[in-house]
Parts: sequence; structure tokens; C-alpha cells
Amino acid sequence: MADASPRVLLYILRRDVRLSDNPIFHAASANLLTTNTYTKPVYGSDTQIRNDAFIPDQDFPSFTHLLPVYIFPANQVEASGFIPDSTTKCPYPQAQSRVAGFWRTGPHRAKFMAEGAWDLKERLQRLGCGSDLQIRVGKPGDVVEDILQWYTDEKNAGRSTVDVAGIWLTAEEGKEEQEDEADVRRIAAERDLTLKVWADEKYYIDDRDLPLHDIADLPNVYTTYRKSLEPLRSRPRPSIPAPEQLPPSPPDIPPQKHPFEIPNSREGLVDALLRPLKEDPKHDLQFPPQFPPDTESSHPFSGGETTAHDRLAQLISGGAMSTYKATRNGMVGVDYSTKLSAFLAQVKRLRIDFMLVGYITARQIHWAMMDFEEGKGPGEIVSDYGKGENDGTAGVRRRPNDVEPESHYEQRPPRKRWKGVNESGGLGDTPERTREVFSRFRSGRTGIGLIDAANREVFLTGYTSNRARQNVASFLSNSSHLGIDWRVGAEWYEYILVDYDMASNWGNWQYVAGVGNDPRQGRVFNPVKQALDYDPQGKYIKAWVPELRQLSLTKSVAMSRQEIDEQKLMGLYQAWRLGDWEKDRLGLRGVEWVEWPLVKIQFSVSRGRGKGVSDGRIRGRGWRGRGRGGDRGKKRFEIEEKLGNVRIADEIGE
Ligand SMILES: Cc1cc2nc3c(=O)[nH]c(=O)nc-3n(C[C@H](O)[C@H](O)[C@H](O)COP(=O)(O)OP(=O)(O)OC[C@H]3O[C@@H](n4cnc5c(N)ncnc54)[C@H](O)[C@@H]3O)c2cc1C
Repeated sequence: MADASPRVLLYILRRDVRLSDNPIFHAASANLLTTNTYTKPVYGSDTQIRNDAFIPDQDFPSFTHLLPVYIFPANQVEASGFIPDSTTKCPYPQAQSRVAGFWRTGPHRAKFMAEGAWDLKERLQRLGCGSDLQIRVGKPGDVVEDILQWYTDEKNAGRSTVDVAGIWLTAEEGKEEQEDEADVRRIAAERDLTLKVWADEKYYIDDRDLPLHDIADLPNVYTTYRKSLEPLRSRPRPSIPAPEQLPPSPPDIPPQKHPFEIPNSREGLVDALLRPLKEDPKHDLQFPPQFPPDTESSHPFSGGETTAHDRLAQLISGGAMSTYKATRNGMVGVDYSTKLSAFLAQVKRLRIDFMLVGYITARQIHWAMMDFEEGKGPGEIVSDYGKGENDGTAGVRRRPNDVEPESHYEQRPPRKRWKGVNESGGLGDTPERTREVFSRFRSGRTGIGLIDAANREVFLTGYTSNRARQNVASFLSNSSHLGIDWRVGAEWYEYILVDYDMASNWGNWQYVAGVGNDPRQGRVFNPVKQALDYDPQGKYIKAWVPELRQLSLTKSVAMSRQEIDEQKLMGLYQAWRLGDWEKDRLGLRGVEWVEWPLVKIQFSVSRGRGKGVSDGRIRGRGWRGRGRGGDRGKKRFEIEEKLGNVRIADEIGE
């Protein structure tokens, strides 16, 4: 006779917090099929299933129940907010960064993660098969140990009949994640339990389809690698549909171990994550940015698989996906770029690949675009519907993503010297002064309009465009500007970004700071020139630096003809360049970031052979980058830069 004891499979979720395109949930659902407790779901006719990924094999333990557990890892997310009694000490060290001591997860991402976990909990509950997500906090090894020990104790005491059948989790290659995995592996071995670490099934292009035999064959340059994979449209494997049934949660569920308590609402979860951040004055700035009136966040989304798919549908049916190539360098509004990064980023990821995985997968985005290109599904009113790959969808497939493992950044030989926040970088700098400068940088009070707008935006919303990030990273790390240790900037971004991803963040910072795999060295962004190019009417700067909103940027040149006043524009880009009369009028006389900017960039726009400036970009001699040559003749301004012997970059990567 079959053993009637419930046999529970423990599934430790990491950054695979979604129901669809999730190989483990799919396999657990397939396990139901093999144990014939329910009828096989009928999937849409075009949906192929990744048979080779999840057909139960001999490694699969037999189980009757599934216990999905999502853990807020205590080394990355501050756990003390889950302790209701403020006199009890948290058993874990504070989750702070190594160089500058920031919290590793700031308020925007903490909220997004809580929302995402809660969304999955509700999605599982809505299946109506008794499945549910358990949320825990701690070191993953400790949480697994506690769960297993609790079942052993309960069984020994005759209070439960549940046996643990095995543990499943997905592989991750970050250093910390590998240590967690090693802990779980050891614990499973000590208890003679089956552990299955699932191979990564979630990349845009599956490992098995890469044209490489060995990681050593990987080109150093991203573009070379990407070209080796063209055409991208034919590459990804089908994604996996969401299961319609799962094994139920076990009858007995271990509680969260003392001293932590898990709130039983989404709001409670958000509060617990935010409490330590609110209570710690250390990261308070003297002048923290305030949300400007009438400015809207470019990233108004909540976390989770549900919102991710809503956003994807909206991008396709609203046409933004098709216009992506033309708009992706924008900075104002929700639709100039996809804003999918935060949904994708809830996974740590290491190797070079195209996109990240979390609440939604790159494959899912790809297949939604394929449907659109082939005239299936939503988007009928968009002109490109059914007409194959267009510039926009091709552009999304090609987003660059050259990354490097977090563990490597400290091992890189220092090719440059930077100012340090804890000790001098050996440049005659003092840490106190560097901290002061860095504090003004974070507050958006450097005096450089584009940088200040970007830093205020990211502080207030957790998001800023790729264009802005490139400028900010260059401004902080480059010796022509602030020359501060780029790792401090990367840690700040780790804290503040809603879409922080280890690989994308550290990889991009390395790249911009000139310590990455970049065939061209010595890139410096001139944020004034960049503002001219990408914010020619000052809309972005005015949105986030409201002190400058009343600055009129036009002048009359003839009856009823207005022209951009380049002197005023230069004043918007660097307020120290405003005349005293204008400063008085705007109430900016004596204001630190106006009168004493951290950097003065000598940059002028002088009339060339042509005349006037249109509402488009102003271009200068020697201009490189977007639309190279295409606008020649339309705008005739000459731009003089006096940044010394440095190369000015317009574009990073592609
Ligand atoms: C200094 C710096 C730090 C960054 N930190 C992060 C980070 O922590 N997390 C993160 O996801 N992105 C990071 N980026 C990359 C990029 O800025 C964001 O991915 C992008 O702005 C997110 O907006 P989006 O989803 O609308 O992008 P889209 O332009 O719509 O691009 C689509 C997707 O492609 C990927 N992508 C786009 N650009 C890049 C890029 N340059 N590098 C890597 N992936 C890219 C993202 O997954 C993005 O969602 C960083 C860039 C810089 C310069």
C-alpha cells in the first residue's frame, strides 16, 4: 500500500519570482501529470513546450505537496525591519555595501520586490489548488535549515506526518548566491535529501544554442558576440506557459524563525522592508531632493509578474515597441524606452547574454513581439502590425548587455586612481571633501543641469534613463569631472535603482569608468554637449530642477519669430552662466550649486556658417554619434570644448 504521508518538495525561489516561463513550477505541474491527479492542461495552439527542459527524470523525487518559499536574503536586504520588538538585536550584520556603506537595497527596489513577491503569492492562491507562497527572511541556508529542522521536530513530537522529499532551486552565478547554494547543498547532504539545482533555462538565448564550446571562446567585445548570434529573431526557444495546477502546499507549514515575523499583507511587507531605511539617518542628505510639482515619474510601475505582462501588452498595443529605436535615447515620459528593466532584473545574472530575468523573461518579450510581427494577438491598430521585424522590435532584441561578475570588480588591477570616501585615493584628496562632493552629487546640486536632473530623478523614483546613467557615471568617475571612485557610484546605484541588476550595473559602471572590456578607452561624456543633444529644449532639466523652470529659453529675432537663446540654454545647462539679473529674478543668487558648482565646464556654442537653431538637436563640428552625418546642414552651430586632452563620447556600446 502506498505511503499516505505527505511528501513535500521545498522550492526555494531566488530571482525566478513568476509563475509563467518558470521551469520549476512547470516541472512541479508536470509531476502532477505523471502522478495523474488531474487532467493535462490544454495550451494555446501556437505555444510549444520546452520538452527537453522539464520532463521528469530519474532525479525527481516523488512528492505530493510543493512548498514554494521566497527568501529576502539578509545580506542584500536589511532584515531588522521584520523584528517587531525594537529591543531585540538582529542576528545578521546590516546589509550594507562594502566601499561606501550604503544599504544594499534602497526604498524603490525594496518596495518593488515586496510587491513582486506578493503578486506571486496571489497568483498561486488564485490557481485554487491549495498552492501558496511562503515569504521568509534570513540567510537562505539558515531558512532551509530551520524549515527542515521544524519538520523533523514536529514529526518526532507526533504533531506532523510530513516528510521532506527534496529541495529544488535555480542556479545563479553571483558569488553570494553560489555561497548560499553551497550552504543548501551541504544541508541537503547532511540530511540525505535530494537537491536539484536547475540549470539556467531562462536566458534569451539558451546556453545550449550558443555558438561556443567553452566560455574561453567568448569574444571580449559585446558587439562581436552579438553579431555571432544574428539573426536574433530565430534564436530563442519557446517560453513555458504558466501552470494551471500545482501540487498543494503541505498541511503543516513551518513558521518564520524568531526574532523575525512576516507581515500578512503587502503593505506590511513593504513597511518591514522600508522601516530600517527610514530610521537610519546616515544616508540622509542635507538637501534631499523634493518631488517637483507637476512632474511625473517615468517609472510609475509596481513590482510583479502581473504588472510586467500588462506593461508588455501596453508597449505592443500602444506602438511604443515599434518606435523604440527612434525614441530610446529619450529622457522624459513613460514610453521612450520599455521600462522593462526592473521586471527583468529580479535575478542575479552573470554571463554575457541579452536580458535579465525576473518577473518576466526575455523570451516572453521576444515571443510577444513575434506575435505582433506576425499579426497575431494585440496591436492591430499599430501600423507595423503583421509586417515582420521592424526597427523598434529589432532594437529591443539587440539591447547591449556586457557584464562582468561582481566578484571580479575588486580583483581588477587599478588602472586609474580615484578619490576615495574612506581614505584618500592618493591624489591629494581628503575623504571629508570627497564625501561632501558626493553628497551634493546625490542631492542633485552639482550645478550641471543634466546631472542634477538625473540624480534628483533617480533619488525620487529609482529610475533614470540609460542616457542619463551614462552621463552620471562618467561625471562621477572621470578625472576631468569629479574623479570619485566609480565603485562608490555603483554602490549608490545598487541602493537607489529600482532595476538594479548586479551584472548590468557593475558592468556599465566599469565600462564608463574605463575599467571594463571596452575596445575604445578614455571615454568621457560632456554633460553640456549631451544636454544640447538630448535635451535641446531643456524639458528634462526643467522637469526635475524646478528652480530653473521660469528661465525662458527663447528670444524674439523678428516680428513673431522666436529662436532658442543659446546663452540662456547654456545657463540652464550650467546655472553659474546665468547673468546676475536672471539669478536674482529666479531667486538663485547666492545658492551654492549655482554660484559654486562642483565643476565648471568651459563650453560654448557659437554661430557657424548657417543660422538659427531649430527645435531639434544642435550639432557641432566633429560631432559623432546618433544620426552621424544625417542632420548635416540643418543645424549649424560650432561647439568648442575645453576639456583638455580627452575624448568626448556620445554613445556607449551600440
Ligand atoms: C552606469 C549604468 C548603470 C546601469 N545599471 C543598470 C542596472 O542596475 N540594471 C539594469 O537593468 N540596467 C542598468 N543599466 C542599463 C540601462 O541603463 C537600463 O537597463 C535601462 O535604462 C533600463 O530602462 P529600459 O528598461 O526602459 O531600457 P530599454 O532601453 O527599453 O532596454 C530594454 C532592456 O534591455 C536591457 N538594457 C538596455 N540597455 C542596457 C544597457 N546599457 N546595459 C544592460 N542592459 C541594458 C535592459 O534589460 C532593458 O530593460 C545601467 C546603465 C548604466 C550606464
